[in-house]
Amino acid sequence: MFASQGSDGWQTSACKSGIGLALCERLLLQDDQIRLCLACRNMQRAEAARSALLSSHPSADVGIVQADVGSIKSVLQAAKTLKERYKQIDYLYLNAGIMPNPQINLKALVKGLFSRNVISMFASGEGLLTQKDSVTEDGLQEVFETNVFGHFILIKELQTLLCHVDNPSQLIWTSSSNARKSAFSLADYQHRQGQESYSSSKYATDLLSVALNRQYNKEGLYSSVVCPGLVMTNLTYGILPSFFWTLLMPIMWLIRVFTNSFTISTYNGAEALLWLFNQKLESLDPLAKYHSCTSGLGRNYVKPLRMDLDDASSLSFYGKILDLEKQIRKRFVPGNC
Ligand SMILES: NC(=O)C1=CN([C@@H]2O[C@H](COP(=O)(O)OP(=O)(O)OC[C@H]3O[C@@H](n4cnc5c(N)ncnc54)[C@H](OP(=O)(O)O)[C@@H]3O)[C@@H](O)[C@H]2O)C=CC1
Ligand SMILES: CC(C)CCC[C@@H](C)[C@H]1CC[C@H]2C3=C(CC[C@]12C)[C@@]1(C)CCC(=O)[C@@H](C)[C@@H]1CC3
Repeated sequence: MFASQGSDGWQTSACKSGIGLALCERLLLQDDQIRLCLACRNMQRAEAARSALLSSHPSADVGIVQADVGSIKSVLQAAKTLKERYKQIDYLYLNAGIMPNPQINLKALVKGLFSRNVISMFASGEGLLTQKDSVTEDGLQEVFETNVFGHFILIKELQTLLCHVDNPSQLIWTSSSNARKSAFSLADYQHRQGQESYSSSKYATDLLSVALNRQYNKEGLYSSVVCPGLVMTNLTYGILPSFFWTLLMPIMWLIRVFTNSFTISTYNGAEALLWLFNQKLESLDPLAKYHSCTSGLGRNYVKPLRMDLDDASSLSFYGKILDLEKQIRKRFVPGNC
């Protein structure tokens, strides 16, 4: 999902369910004069989300655009449409993300329950999940293309709408506390080999955000990463069926007392995304991940935590992703590299 503010008003682009939709609702609750644009792969669902937002905020300006971040062709087309439609984008929320075929490692879960790291295990899901990734029509790993590279190409395509020194814009990546250095390898940054493509892609997001700040702050573009916490959405219903999560709810409320990262509802999960919208860009820490948290008593707040990365590795990854961009552009825009 994407968000921005246009020179002729606020403009946001988001998705049709989950944390993205909750963010749109919260943004409109705060200011229904904001201009939103929802970028979604499925136009029927986009229309449904737009109708839902307009039913509670009839005077809102909510646009939609077709964009599948798992397809370079679709991203290029979406960027073209957006450039025809808007003069400036102020907030771009990069929300779309997938975790295909997740499997729970029950052995690690049981072992973790009796370890000293039980709280951090629940907060990050570290070592508890594996995924089965696939290759897209573009020849890229699906999780990498959807969670990272498709967004990156969109940013590059929208550079003229995003980079304004006098009126800076913001990129907001939906990362995760599941992002893990040990799941990521520079030599295999698409994660072709392993079974933790989600962790790897979210770590790649963190690296990329740091590099984008180094690259674009002087041009008036700032990048931040958030973790919405554990939220009940289609993504988590892919891990366990919704009725199972409902049965687990009393245990989850109990765990929330200890971690504050079980935000559970999409409203709570959107806390850090909304908070970032209201901050002065220059005051943000490029090396922090902003976590949505909910206390045992249900109070929402935002906790910035330093990310487990450094400038050198973020720049090395940036170099790799620029090389990949060149290769892809050669294929999609012959004569342009
Ligand atoms: N739920 C959680 O506990 C957590 C979620 N996150 C992250 O939050 C983000 C939102 O996820 P969440 O709301 O939970 O899950 P949902 O599955 O509800 O939302 C994911 C959104 O991404 C969209 N999407 C997926 N693939 C593509 C694509 N190829 N092109 C365009 N849009 C796409 C989906 O669209 P469609 O409706 O068409 O499928 C959907 O709107 C993700 O990046 C996720 O990794 C991070 C930490 C925790
Ligand atoms: C709550 C229970 C009694 C048992 C549930 C066990 C696991 C299925 C969950 C425990 C921590 C969860 C978790 C995630 C998925 C489900 C768990 C592993 C995420 C990895 C989901 C996606 C994210 O981005 C992370 C922020 C989540 C971290 C916690």
